[in-house]
Amino acid sequence: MRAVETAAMESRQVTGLELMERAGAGVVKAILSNWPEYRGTRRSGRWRATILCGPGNNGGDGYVVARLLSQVNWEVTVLAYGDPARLPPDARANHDRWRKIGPVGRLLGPRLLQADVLVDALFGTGLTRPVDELAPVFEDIHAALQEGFSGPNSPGIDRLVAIDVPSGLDADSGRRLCGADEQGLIYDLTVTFHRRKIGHLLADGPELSGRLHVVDIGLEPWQRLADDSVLPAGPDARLQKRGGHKYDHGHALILGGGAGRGGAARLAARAALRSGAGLVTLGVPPEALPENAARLDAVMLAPLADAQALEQALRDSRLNAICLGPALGLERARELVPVALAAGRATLLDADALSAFAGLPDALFSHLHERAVLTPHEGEFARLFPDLAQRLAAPAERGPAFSRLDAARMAAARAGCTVLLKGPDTVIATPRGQARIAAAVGEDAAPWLATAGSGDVLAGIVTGLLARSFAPLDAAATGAWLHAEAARRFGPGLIAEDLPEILPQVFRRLDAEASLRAG
Ligand SMILES: NC(=O)C1=CN([C@@H]2O[C@H](COP(=O)(O)OP(=O)(O)OC[C@H]3O[C@@H](n4cnc5c(N)ncnc54)[C@H](O)[C@@H]3O)[C@@H](O)[C@H]2O)[C@@H](O)CC1
Ligand SMILES: [K+]
Repeated sequence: MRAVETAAMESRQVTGLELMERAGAGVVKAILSNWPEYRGTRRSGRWRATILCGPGNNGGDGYVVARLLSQVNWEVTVLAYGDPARLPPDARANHDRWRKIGPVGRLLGPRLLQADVLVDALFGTGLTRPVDELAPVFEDIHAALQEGFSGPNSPGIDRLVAIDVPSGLDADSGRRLCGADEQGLIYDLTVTFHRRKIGHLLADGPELSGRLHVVDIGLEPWQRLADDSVLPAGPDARLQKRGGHKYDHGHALILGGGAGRGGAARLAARAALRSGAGLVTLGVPPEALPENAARLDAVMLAPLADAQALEQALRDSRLNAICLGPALGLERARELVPVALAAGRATLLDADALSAFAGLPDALFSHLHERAVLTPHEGEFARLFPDLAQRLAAPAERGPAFSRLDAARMAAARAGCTVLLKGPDTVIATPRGQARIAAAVGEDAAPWLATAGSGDVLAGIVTGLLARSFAPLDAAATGAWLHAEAARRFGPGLIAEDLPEILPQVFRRLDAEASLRAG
């Protein structure tokens, strides 16, 4: 974002002051469109806003909001944190324009928070360290929100709006900076500019920010000059099938474990098939054949006793994607993973295939290659990358704080393959530092995904896409999106078995949207 702004300003086609004006206007528009009642007149008195303005350009946006709200007849109170004389130039200019309209009070010291809307313009992307001094302010905001605001003579606040990010949240990691004082506060609305920041999607960001509104401030022409290596995961046009033989869509091999514990691998296999792999074979120890034969139709079944049998099976070069992990068993995983990786095919490792190497990650890393994908949840991640997990768990003391994205990138570099770190804020990274965020948060939340077997289905979907020749990063990112989209489509009551069965609906909708676009 900063690189995009700099590129825009260096082009001299737009000034920082213009961007700030668009940002402030966007905030006002978002407030008025979110709560249409503010467009009409108040039953008693005028609508009232209190704007808390900080020492940088976030504060500058706040002064613009103050001016624009007062122009539509709001009663506006401005409270500043820091010395306005030391504001950066654009923010200073907007402070000075506001001063011709109204006074600027001091935020520290006695204050009465009394407003329909409180706008937090204290800190945005520039926050680098906690602001302990502001603790009592956030306590007051919390109390005032509990109170609500019922009219000119009552104290309290009705709604809390953040400009760009809730102050105290690190925009790069989504983590509250240690000692950040807004604990317990949840914003009603956060208005950000150009694109969502990483901090809106990861860790504490989604919950704290509340509803997120993105305002276009005209930076798109300069976007390509920015670091574009982090993209949101989403649908991919290649998900649609356009003819071809079943072998043109790949053959996935899912390896399962012993008798009586086959459910996870069967879920993965069905998900791989539903994701469009041409063929899927489940390879299980001979003693598990009867159980699986009774439960499978379109998924093929093969006896696969040991490393030798796997080596033999992989002589068939049409088997182009392998999935190991779901209910594989730790012993079997330790035996089969090196053989599978030695074949050099697209290979996904999940669950037991990761836990089998707890405490001896190098034994795994030495076999990994660029066509492999690891899909750990946080526990599995900690078993393979204990130091990175510790850094994630440590309190965030400074911004930019160590984020899930940093952790995934470092893990991918160390492992030499794509790493997908699961969670509501799934992140995916490659050894070269490319990254995707598949955040099922805020309006895209999929809370019913927190159910047994849902990770096995994800492993199957990604394996299916690998079989369809998606590159590891694309398979992981598109797979994570498909998985969450299926859950959103199904809604409440979802269990893992439902996920593969709802995929056809997701594909049908993508087809329909593509036809619409094609006219
Ligand atoms: N740069 C641009 O072109 C635009 C910036 N905009 C706004 O500008 C914001 C970023 O502005 P700034 O970079 O000035 O940063 P902020 O306004 O977020 O922070 C202000 C300054 O406070 C200092 N600071 C950091 N932590 C502190 C602490 N704990 N205690 C005291 N001071 C601390 C930093 O040095 C920083 O420069 C964005 O979030 C956005 O709201 C918008 O106006 C859109 C355009
Ligand atoms: K803010």
